[in-house]
Amino acid sequence: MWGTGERGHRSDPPGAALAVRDLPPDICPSSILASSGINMAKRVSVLDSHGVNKKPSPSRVRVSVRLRPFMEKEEDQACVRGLDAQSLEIVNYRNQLETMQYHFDAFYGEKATQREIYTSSVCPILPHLLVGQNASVFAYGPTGAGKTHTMLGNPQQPGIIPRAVRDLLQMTRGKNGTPEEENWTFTITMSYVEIYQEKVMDLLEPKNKDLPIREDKGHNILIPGVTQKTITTFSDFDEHFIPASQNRTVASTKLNDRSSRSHAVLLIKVQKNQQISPFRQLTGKLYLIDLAGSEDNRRTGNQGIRLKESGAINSSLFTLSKVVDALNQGLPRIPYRDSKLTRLLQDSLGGSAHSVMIANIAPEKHYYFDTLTALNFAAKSKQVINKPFSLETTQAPVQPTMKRPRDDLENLVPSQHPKKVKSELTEESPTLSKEANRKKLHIANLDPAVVDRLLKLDRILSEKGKMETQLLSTPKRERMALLKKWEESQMEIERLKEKQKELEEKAMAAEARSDIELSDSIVSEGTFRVPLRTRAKARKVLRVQPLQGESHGRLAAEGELSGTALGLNENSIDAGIMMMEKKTQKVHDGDENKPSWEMKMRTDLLQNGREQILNLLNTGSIRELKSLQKIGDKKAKLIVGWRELNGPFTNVEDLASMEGMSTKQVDSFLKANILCIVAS
Ligand SMILES: Nc1ncnc2c1ncn2[C@@H]1O[C@H](COP(=O)(O)OP(=O)(O)OP(=O)(O)O)[C@@H](O)[C@H]1O
Repeated sequence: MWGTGERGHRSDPPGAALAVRDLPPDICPSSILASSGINMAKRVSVLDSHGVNKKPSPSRVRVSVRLRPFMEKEEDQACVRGLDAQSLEIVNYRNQLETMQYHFDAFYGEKATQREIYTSSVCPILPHLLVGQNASVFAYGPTGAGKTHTMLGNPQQPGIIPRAVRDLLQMTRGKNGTPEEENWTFTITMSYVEIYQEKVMDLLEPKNKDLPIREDKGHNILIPGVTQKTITTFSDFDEHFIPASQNRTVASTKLNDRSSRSHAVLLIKVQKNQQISPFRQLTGKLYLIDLAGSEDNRRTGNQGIRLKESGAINSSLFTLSKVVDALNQGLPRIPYRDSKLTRLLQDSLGGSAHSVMIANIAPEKHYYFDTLTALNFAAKSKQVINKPFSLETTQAPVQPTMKRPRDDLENLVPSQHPKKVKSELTEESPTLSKEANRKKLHIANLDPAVVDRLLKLDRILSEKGKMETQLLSTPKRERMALLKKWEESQMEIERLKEKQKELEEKAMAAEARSDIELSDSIVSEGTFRVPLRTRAKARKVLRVQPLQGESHGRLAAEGELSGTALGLNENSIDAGIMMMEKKTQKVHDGDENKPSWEMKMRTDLLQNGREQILNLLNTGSIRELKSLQKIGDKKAKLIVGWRELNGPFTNVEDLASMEGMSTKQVDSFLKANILCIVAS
């Protein structure tokens, strides 16, 4: 056994205050550290310790080991010591003349500072979040070895969590100003859960107990119903995180005064939205995980509830080790689902994340076997290969969308499924003119607003019974015919625009004339009353709305496709204007919050539709829910999960409190379904 370096000290309870604001910013290296190293322990003679093989491997779990300072008096009884910045050795308990050497991506000795660990092991993975990739950092090790200290720290020595959050906030703030990020905005949200006795508890909202863990089609792991808080400053984070940390289950054991009795998982989501077409959206998730410590209950003296907790902790850590083994052996079945912890870590281990594991170990002799187990586990984890990818979707633009039933506009957007869109939309048609083919070839690059219009047209045609099939899933000939019609309607829109311009000019001329008359009347009557009233009247005629948007969509939806067929002339445009004015009037009567499409509907139809939808939401099976517009397998499952957790929906708008459903999406869901009910 060896002597130690400096003596450690017990510090303030973690989470008391994070005080990271006052620190100088950390310097994040620009790229991930060079990869290296063999994975398993190498048995060497104490007299003959050599270097180790180096083999580069791009996306594996990066493993660092941190040795905490001595906390107890037996300073001369250390069983482990560092060799260099990446290696350490531990006494071989079978033969005191031998040591076992381990090599990792980084080794931090007793004197290593929180800052050092953060800047070299964690900072390099943060930039991946800004390009829609996932990352995770987890602290592993026996109880009392310093996991919470590493992840959370204390006000004097803040750990990885406060430093990473502060830097992410700073990185996204800085980015908005740079020319290449000019048209992007960033949103950062946080969720914080603990896994206590195989139950996922929401630390931000303790009444959310035993939340489900789900996987979406893209293999992203989600916790439906978990609280998400948007944070824009570090104070926002503090405000949510500190009380939530106090909700975490800790208890005093023989080995640690404040032992974590659960795995704590902080999720920071970085969402990057493009403000201009094609409205790309990138989402990167950062998991910061403080695992509960493995416990040898002969030493902890745990009994009763502590023993039960310890059983759950050890069993989930055992599953974690089975998962790592299965990944390393390339087994077809990886037992992620055998524990909540591994299920949650699924996209961090062997999944899509850039992962960093910090194995915390203690130097004291009586930790020997715990240390050995932790080192062997850490060495195994180093062989796990992750496959990082960017999660990118495209948002529909601000206009309300009318999607084709059972289809998702996202699936039509080139950036997400370029191959699919290409094969669907770019075939040459011998039956169309070169010009039409040229236009058609460009559909893959169309603005989502145009795709939206195509879908509207699609719906109008199918509603009118002019065709059986629909635009974006039809055989080639029908598609060509539809595209031709679409082009014709585009030309008609152009003609109508011209007409509109003419009308505006006429109206302006009329207003100019009336202005002259008005000034005459001011002079003659000596009062402003009459002229003001007259002016208001003249303005009314001037409120001509762009035909391409609201009025055209509405008039077309009322049954006519082309401009000629619409029979639009000056009078009908005037009639349209009058109708719009009526509508404006209605808005002023107190319906400001209603979306415009609702105001166009009869109240009884609307009410009836809402009731039907609500009923299905509250009683429908997954299959029945999937019959709703815009509800696929994933959303149907989320709805069932939400129901189980929160009871029945009180109104359709409650859907917005589900993971992945914005108010805008709920509105569009409601609209699609009500229109469908009305049409049926
Ligand atoms: N590097 C360090 N420097 C100074 N003190 C440390 C260090 N690492 C840990 N400690 C102290 O050791 C004690 C135990 O650490 P900590 O609570 O972080 O362990 P843990 O691994 O999280 O334990 P558990 O699994 O039981 O929760 C704490 O008082 C902590 O402040």
